Amino acid sequence: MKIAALVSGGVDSSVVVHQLKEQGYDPTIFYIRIGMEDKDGYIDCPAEEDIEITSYIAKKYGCKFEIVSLHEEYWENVVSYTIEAVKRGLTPNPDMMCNKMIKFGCFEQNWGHEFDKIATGHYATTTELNDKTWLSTAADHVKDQTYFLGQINYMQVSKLMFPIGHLQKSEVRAIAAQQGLPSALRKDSQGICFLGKINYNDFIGRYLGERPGKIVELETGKILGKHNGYWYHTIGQRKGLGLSGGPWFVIKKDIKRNIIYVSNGYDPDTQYGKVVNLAGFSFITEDIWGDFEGTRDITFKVRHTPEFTRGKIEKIGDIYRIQSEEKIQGIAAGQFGVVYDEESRLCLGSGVIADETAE
Ligand SMILES: Nc1ncnc2c1ncn2[C@@H]1O[C@H](COP(=O)(O)OP(=O)(O)OP(=O)(O)O)[C@@H](O)[C@H]1O
Repeated sequence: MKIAALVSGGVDSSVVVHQLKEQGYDPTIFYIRIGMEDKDGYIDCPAEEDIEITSYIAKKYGCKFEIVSLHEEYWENVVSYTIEAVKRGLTPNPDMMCNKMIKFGCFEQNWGHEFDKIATGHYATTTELNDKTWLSTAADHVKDQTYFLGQINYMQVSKLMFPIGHLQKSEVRAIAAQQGLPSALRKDSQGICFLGKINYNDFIGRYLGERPGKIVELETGKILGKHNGYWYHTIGQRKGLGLSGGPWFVIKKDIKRNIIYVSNGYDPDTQYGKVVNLAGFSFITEDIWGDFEGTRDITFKVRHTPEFTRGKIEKIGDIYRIQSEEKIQGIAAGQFGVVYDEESRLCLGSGVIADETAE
């Protein structure tokens, strides 16, 4: 079997190579350049150290190694999506878009199609059920990364391999240490790769500039201060509002009037909700419900968290509506809602949290 292993130089994907070799495979290693260092030299993804480590891993295990570039594709698919979403007042998820469009999209079209499988260091597993492949959760429920994979399609999931998905993170680190891999002690990456070392606000500022507006207390309508543009603020955000007498939380944004609404207190009720409307829902493997009346029991996530929340899902026209059992904090339009079966074992699919304020 021909396997392409996507290796970033981090501990997880380094151990992927070890695991594959142990299983008797001879993967070709690919490092993808996806930072933005060629755009005016502004956004700098720290690629060189990663490449050095990946190259060391390739040598150690005697694997073919290719460095490929998807800079432009990354810009067109992920960065522009991020800027567009933020401009519309939404909360984007660049990492999910990167998996769907870059790692398993453009990579497949350019190089992956020559291989039988693509292996990554994601904490996830696949399950064969009813002659089909299903994305399923990792043995390490805290590290589980299926949330970030919730947008992939059937073609993609049936080609993927997650050689460390059945291990705990501590076991992965132990293997790396035992094998003397240089990545053993590296810190986990923090996502949003293209930002590299630059500050998120600088990045947004560069593309969207400033548009000063009011910060208003939701409950009283009192003007509390000024912000530099609604795109600098996200629902659920607590830090960086520059208001005294806090904590303050961003609860709502009025894009048309450029107003940020905030609530005060350590745990204001206004930051919670129980209903999540998902638009453009797509199933990864298959639509297991079809058109249905009433509700189905599920678990779900509205962001990458260790916990799965229980809820019921119903279909209302094109919208899938989740009624959560527990109140959930910071339901932000634009983020993805990822839906799992009742046991939080199979990842079924995802949709975008709808903007309730849009007309
Ligand atoms: N630049 C890259 N080139 C090739 N593959 C990559 C790259 N970045 C990430 N990947 C792949 O995607 C997986 C998940 O990426 P993520 O950014 O979540 O890294 P991570 O969880 O810190 O894993 P790692 O420790 O391998 O970096 C990685 O394990 C690797 O297989």
